[in-house]
Amino acid sequence: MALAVRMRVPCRALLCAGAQLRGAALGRPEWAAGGGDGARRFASLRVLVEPGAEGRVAVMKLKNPPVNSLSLDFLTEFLISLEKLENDKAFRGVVITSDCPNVFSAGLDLREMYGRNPGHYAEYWKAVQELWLRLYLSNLVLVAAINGSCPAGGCLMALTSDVRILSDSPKSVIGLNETLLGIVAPFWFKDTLVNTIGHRASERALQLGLLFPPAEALQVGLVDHVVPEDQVQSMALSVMAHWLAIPDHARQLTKAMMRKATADRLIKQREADIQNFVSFISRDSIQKSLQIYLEKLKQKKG
Ligand SMILES: CCCCC/C=C\C/C=C\CCC/C=C/C(=O)SCCNC(=O)CCNC(=O)[C@H](O)C(C)(C)COP(=O)(O)OP(=O)(O)OC[C@H]1O[C@@H](n2cnc3c(N)ncnc32)[C@H](O)[C@@H]1OP(=O)(O)O
Repeated sequence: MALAVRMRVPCRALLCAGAQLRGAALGRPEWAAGGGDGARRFASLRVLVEPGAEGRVAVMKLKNPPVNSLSLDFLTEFLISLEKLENDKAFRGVVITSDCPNVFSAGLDLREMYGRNPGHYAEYWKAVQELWLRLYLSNLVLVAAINGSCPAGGCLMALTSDVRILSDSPKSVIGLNETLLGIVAPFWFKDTLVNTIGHRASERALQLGLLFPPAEALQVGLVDHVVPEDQVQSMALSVMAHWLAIPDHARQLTKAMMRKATADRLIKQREADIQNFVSFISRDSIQKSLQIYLEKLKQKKG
């Protein structure tokens, strides 16, 4: 039954090609024997996968220090790990969290979008699209345990999950802040936000590039729970148990029904979306904005 409802994104070639091309360099994740309850774990360089509760849940820990920026290599590694979990019938749910202190993910890696050539921008954007499609259409129950700052692409990742738990900390801000960088969230980022918090709240959040602190994120519906920092993972596992009480086939069909139209909008125009990104990001004015933003990040330290 699970096979019958498994959603397929018609773009597996990218992941496979990416895996083949990059696998050796990245240290391909390998399954290894785990706990006696049939749970398994595997390790890759920057995505730690550990068994969670009852061996049916995996915990994916993002470990790309210092801030889990989504570089091309990191994205590829994440996608390989996710594919393994999707294909392993032992797992029904995944908690996604961060192994970097105070940061869930700093979003897309600005160094992949600044000072590179059009071919690189196209390759990078394809991987970003793939990440979104894979997560958004995942058959697994996905719970984001957001234990730190979660801007832009980090927020997009969290938004693809079925449930979001945010740590109650001043550092844990979340939102699509692209306009603050002088760039624009693409339509599928926007659609994902609208599907979560509604049109008017999204319009305001996107135009102002709002990064919501925990109480406001909860109020607007961007996250489902705010808990003390040390309870984020336990809360995620407890919420997961609730979702796993629902028969997979019914939940998966319902998820597909809710999300397919949004995903199809991108699937139908992936190539045009890539060209749009390449021409936008290559503009001198946009490159200048990114340069200024990167300098500000550096100055903040000094
Ligand atoms: C109608 C027309 C439509 C056209 C649309 C078409 C196409 C769309 C075009 C573009 C869409 C792009 C979408 C982009 C999405 C993104 O995700 S952009 C990234 C946004 N991210 C951020 O704004 C976060 C920036 N980072 C921070 O705010 C902080 O780093 C922090 C996450 C709060 C953590 O703070 P802290 O712990 O203090 O760490 P530092 O700031 O000191 O940072 C440590 C080092 O990490 C570097 N860094 C930080 N973020 C990034 C990043 N996103 N990418 C790469 N590098 C990053 C930072 O510079 C430090 O580096 P050094 O140690 O100084 O070398």
